[in-house]
Amino acid sequence: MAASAPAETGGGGEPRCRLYLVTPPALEPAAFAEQLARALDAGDVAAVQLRLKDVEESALKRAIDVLRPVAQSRDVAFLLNDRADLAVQHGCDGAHLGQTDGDHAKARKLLGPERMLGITCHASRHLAMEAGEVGADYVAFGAFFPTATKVAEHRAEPEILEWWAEMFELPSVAIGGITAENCAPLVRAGADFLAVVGAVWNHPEGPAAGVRALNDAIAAA
Ligand SMILES: Cc1ncc(COP(=O)(O)OP(=O)(O)O)c(N)n1
Ligand SMILES: Cc1ncsc1CCOP(=O)(O)O
Ligand SMILES: [Mg+2]
Repeated sequence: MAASAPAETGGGGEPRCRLYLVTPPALEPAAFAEQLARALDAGDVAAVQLRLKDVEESALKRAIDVLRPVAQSRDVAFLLNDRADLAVQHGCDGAHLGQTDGDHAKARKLLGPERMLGITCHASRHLAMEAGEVGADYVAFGAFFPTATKVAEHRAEPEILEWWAEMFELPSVAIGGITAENCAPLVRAGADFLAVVGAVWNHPEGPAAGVRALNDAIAAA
């Protein structure tokens, strides 16, 4: 996922783990665009996922059109949750699909080689290997911790990140209840990206402070 150079890197000059922001469950695009800009300007963020469930398609399209340039103008990848078709039609850098979000192979074709496909794999090695076979650009595991953002039916342990990193080159994303305080074991286990909602958007000192806290925690892990 493209983005500006992070402050801290692993031994080889490559960042060993980066932040992946997922939007809050409800937002007003114009007001949120300002919050998003402040968050992205606060530190290193590799990607933003627009995740709006249960909104009219017209509202979703408007949110894409308002928020996509905020991310892309900062060289941050902009992905759309659940909808590969709209991701293509509206110039997103990719789509994130769950296990019940349609045919992954069809989505891969639709997205083409230039756009990213991320796939939810819960806590399943089998689903992750299937995602790899279908051509996913990353596999997402979770939830690692209790989360107030989504009713998460699966619980993952850091060992799955370790196993994945040992076996495969394909990047992994960790998600679910991740905060600056609890993220270290996931970073050490080899997660390539930490996807967060609450830890940034509900940070008591605001989203910019949330990004800085996570950047610092990743660097210190
Ligand atoms: C990075 C990332 N990982 C997992 C999810 C969850 O996707 P899904 O299982 O389809 O659930 P919804 O987010 O659609 O409710 C995600 N969105 N992003
Ligand atoms: C979308 C999603 N998928 C699994 S947990 C989750 C929510 C993550 O949000 P938070 O970082 O607030 O726990
Ligand atoms: Mg989904």
